[in-house]
Amino acid sequence: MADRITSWHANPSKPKFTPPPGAVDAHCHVFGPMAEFPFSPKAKYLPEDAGPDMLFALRDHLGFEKNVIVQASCHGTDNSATLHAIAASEGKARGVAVVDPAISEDDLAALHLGGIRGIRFNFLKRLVDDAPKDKFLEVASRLPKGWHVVIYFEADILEELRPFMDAIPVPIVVDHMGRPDVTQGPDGPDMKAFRRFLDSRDDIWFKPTCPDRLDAIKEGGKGDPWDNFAAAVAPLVADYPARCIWGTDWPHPNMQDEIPDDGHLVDMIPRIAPTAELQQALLVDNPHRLYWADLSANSRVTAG
Ligand SMILES: O=C(O)/C=C(\CC(=O)C(=O)O)C(=O)O
Repeated sequence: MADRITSWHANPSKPKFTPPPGAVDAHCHVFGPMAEFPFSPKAKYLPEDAGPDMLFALRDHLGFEKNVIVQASCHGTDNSATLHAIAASEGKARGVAVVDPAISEDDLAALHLGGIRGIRFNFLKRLVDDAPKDKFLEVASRLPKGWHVVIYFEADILEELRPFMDAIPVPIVVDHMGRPDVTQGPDGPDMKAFRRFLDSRDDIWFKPTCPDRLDAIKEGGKGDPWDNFAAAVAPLVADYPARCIWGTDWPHPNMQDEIPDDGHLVDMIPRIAPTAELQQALLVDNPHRLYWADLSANSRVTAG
């Protein structure tokens, strides 16, 4: 395995935008620390340590109150580092796990107790060796009450994944909107296909996140301040305000060649969610519905 990589900004700026009280950074990760939580032998990248202390310091610096920690592929299906970070957060973090689809009911219940509220299916070939759809559907059918599935895919396989995603029996949250080509603009084929998908069910959510990835110079985009991203994504947030959640994506796995300034990422929020109502939905109400719902109530998690 190659040298360990650093993909995050050493000194992120203070954002100009102030998130509302209760704001959640609903897409971020932890790496290790490796001495305590070794990376998977199948990991496709080997990062430097980016543990909970660093994540919570960034949370405070950016003006957020809570985190949703998504298990990164470099930790495989061993969720110990994510669970450790959630436990260290004193109730201010919940998580999304990656599991072996053969996981037992008892182990799923233990993840629930540890603050996990969903599982992630990753379809990016550069990150995982295989993504068995039949096994994913089987485990999705026996998740604890109130859980959802997070799916990470690229726009070119959206149609191919439709029969699989249509069969998922719980709410779906799509990472980074399924990585549309934002240089096509708000009415380009990728955004149109994604809107058709959103319109097919009322319980599909999305993350209007990662301008740094989707509008990267190395991908043919404009780079910071990511104007293509703002233009393509703002109409989507305006049209589906009850179905989106936002996150930094810190520590930005694999972005070492174009490391984003987290303060600038936060300053994208008012460009894609320009009103106080949209910001409240995106940053507070929506992530709380998904991750801090009262599951004792007789409720199913649906987008409004
Ligand atoms: O975390 C992200 O949002 C994106 C990633 C990394 C990742 O998903 C993982 O390692 O599991 C990527 O595109 O390299």
